[in-house]
Amino acid sequence: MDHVFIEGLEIEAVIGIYDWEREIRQPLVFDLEMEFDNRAPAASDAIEHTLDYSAVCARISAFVAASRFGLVETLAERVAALVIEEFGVRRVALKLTKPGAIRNARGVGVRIERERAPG
Ligand SMILES: Nc1nc2c(c(=O)[nH]1)N=C([C@H](O)[C@@H](O)CO)CN2
Repeated sequence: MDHVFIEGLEIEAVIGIYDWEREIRQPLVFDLEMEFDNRAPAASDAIEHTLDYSAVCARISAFVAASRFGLVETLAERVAALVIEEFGVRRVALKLTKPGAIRNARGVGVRIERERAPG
């Protein structure tokens, strides 16, 4: 199956479980692989037949920038659901990195894969 991907989408948000983290915005980095049949847009050369990665980036950026979750797990789950529900994606793999959260680690975070419910 084909994919449309987004690598290294950086967005700042309020995220974290500690009191001091509720007072600041921290950088987050998103990597997504979205299952999508690219044959129709390849045949028509028309943007309206694509899974438009610029539209997906804009929507994720708006959602994440306005969010205030504690755990990266919660945010990752919500972003995956948004991609599936709003963009009609059947399956998405999403990696959410919180860079610099842990001294001596380049990044920490979660990687999830979610599918649209059948039916
Ligand atoms: N599995 C997780 N572990 C931790 C999280 C998290 O969101 N998921 N968050 C924190 C703190 O907010 C941390 O990022 C502050 O440095 C700790 N562990």
